[in-house]
Amino acid sequence: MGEESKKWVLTVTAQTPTNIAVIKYWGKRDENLILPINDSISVTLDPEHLCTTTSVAVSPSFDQDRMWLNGKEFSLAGGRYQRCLKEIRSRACDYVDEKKGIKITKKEWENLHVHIASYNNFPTAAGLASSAAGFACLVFALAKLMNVKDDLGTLSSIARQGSGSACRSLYGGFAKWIMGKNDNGSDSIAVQLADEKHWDDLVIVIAVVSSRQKETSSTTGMRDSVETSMLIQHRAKIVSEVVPKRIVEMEEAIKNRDFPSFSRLACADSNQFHAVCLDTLPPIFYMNDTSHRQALSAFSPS
Ligand SMILES: Nc1ncnc2c1ncn2[C@@H]1O[C@H](COP(=O)(O)OP(=O)(O)OP(=O)(O)O)[C@@H](O)[C@H]1O
Ligand SMILES: C[C@@](O)(CCOP(=O)(O)OP(=O)(O)O)CC(=O)O
Repeated sequence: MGEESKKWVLTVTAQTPTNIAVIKYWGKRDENLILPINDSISVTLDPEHLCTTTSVAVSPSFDQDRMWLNGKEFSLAGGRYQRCLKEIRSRACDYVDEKKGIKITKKEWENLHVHIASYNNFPTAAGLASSAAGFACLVFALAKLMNVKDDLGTLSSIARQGSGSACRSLYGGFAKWIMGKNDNGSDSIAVQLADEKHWDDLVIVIAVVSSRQKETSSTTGMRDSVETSMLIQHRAKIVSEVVPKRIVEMEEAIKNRDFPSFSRLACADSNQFHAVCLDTLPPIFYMNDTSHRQALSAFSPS
């Protein structure tokens, strides 16, 4: 390849908000494909608040895939990043920019390397779903760069393989991650329940009570819960009807903008998630004294 042809760089930037689960995902039935043991529902925040901004660039002069997270080089060696890159590359389509004289065939994408720079405007790995915004943004930006034509459902199943909760962040408004039944994960995708305009007087307040990195990551925590908690079995089992029933009720509450039912279900589900964490060996404590006080005051307004 001549030096001239090595000079071009193509860049795409995307911004993706984080999402807060109101019916929680906690527990996997397949760790590699990231397949959950129950459906979940979330609200996606407005992009101007908690969000990730990711730029992805491709150039023939790049000799390896590299990533920078919040300004520091970050290894892409982990299986989750490799799976997302592989899935997107396998769906890349021919790209032509006549003006710049750039032509990339489907086959050529396989041998081109990418550079990724990502920033979270909120604490990373602190319990505010940075992995959700991060992987959703990465997958969306890579798909745009590589001219992937698949729909958002397919992109959600790729983002899911980066971090489960990420599949829901590809949609604004309210999203549901359908757990699916297939062993290969093909039916484990997210769908939009209602768009961001549907309930525009619903205000979400995020109070950051600690920016410290969590002591137990979600991945490790939910693995321990699946292995040791009896309560998680009760929560997720179809026969127990705890989560399956709440999913139906929550969809109804969102559809009808029924705040009393919405808040009752979200609080009950969050409390049960924290109860599962306590029921795990070793126990996991995601709430601190401040968050306990906040939770109590929500139930006793002065
Ligand atoms: N912008 C980003 N781009 C790509 N990956 C990211 C980004 N931000 C975070 N991550 C990945 O997500 C990991 C943090 O995920 P983790 O689930 O532990 O925390 P969290 O998502 O912030 O909290 P929680 O899942 O409890 O809401 C980081 O270590 C990194 O691997
Ligand atoms: C409590 C949660 O926020 C857990 C999120 O877990 P992750 O999606 O971060 O876990 P991995 O799939 O292992 O990456 C609940 C939720 O978002 O539904």
